[in-house]
Amino acid sequence: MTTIKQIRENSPIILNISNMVTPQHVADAINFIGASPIMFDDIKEASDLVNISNALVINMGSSNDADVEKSIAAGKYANQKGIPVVIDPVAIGASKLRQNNFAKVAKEVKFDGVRGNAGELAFLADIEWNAQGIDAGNGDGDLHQIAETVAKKFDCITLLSGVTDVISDGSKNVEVKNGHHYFAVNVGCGDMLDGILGACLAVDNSLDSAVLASSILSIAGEIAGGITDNLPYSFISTVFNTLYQLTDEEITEFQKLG
Ligand SMILES: Nc1ncnc2c1ncn2[C@@H]1O[C@H](COP(=O)(O)OP(=O)(O)O)[C@@H](O)[C@H]1O
Ligand SMILES: Cc1ncsc1CCOP(=O)(O)O
Ligand SMILES: [Mg+2]
Repeated sequence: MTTIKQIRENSPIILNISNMVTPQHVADAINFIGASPIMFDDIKEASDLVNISNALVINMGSSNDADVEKSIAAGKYANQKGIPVVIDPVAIGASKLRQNNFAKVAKEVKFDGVRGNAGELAFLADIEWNAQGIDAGNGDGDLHQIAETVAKKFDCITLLSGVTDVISDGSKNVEVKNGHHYFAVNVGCGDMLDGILGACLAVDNSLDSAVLASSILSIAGEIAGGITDNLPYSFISTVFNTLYQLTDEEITEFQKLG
């Protein structure tokens, strides 16, 4: 069983190809749980940076041609080195460009983890859903079927986030029922989860580690929600403080699996 203590002991380096909106949130989330984030812009660095890293996280939230090239270069080095690659197909249903960019990366790079909300993963699963830009939107598709289909399609672990997170390796599904409604109000929480997933898979590339990633953020939110003034901006700063202090004992105490 992977633990947050292992993350702090190993302090894995998580290499990120970020979107233009949330890199600070992502770097903080990774650092506050005890891993070590690094972001980069220039493709010429890809090989050196993969060489020092323990996982690669690709967020496609504002992806352009240069990002796609960078993602393919870093992703191929990561595959060769054998470190986990996590991808987030942010708002993939919203434009043809996002769909083409994702397809270009998926053609060249093997993913270990795909992390997205129900709208994004339903698109990849080819299941009907009304996504709402970067947000999950509404649909009546079966979340287990969506997570499972994407896991099988890319032969990877999927982490479908929402009120309940569903984690799947294509044959086994686990639900994490923790969380807080203010996650949905703050922009960047899904991206933070991408980084946390990278850190957990870096320690151990397994379904259990993805369940830990989901639990870490959802439980930090549940604890934070209990100790703030019940306003969304203070909630998110308390989430960061809680991530810094979160223990495996608290995870065991709060975790609601299904
Ligand atoms: N309404 C909600 N209630 C509880 N937890 C939520 C809710 N919405 C999102 N979360 C949590 O917020 C985090 C980010 O997920 P999500 O908002 O689905 O990602 P994204 O920002 O990519 O849409 C996850 O840990 C998820 O469990
Ligand atoms: C607003 C926005 N636009 C492009 S990426 C992005 C951030 C998405 O972050 P998250 O999906 O984690 O809320
Ligand atoms: Mg998102």
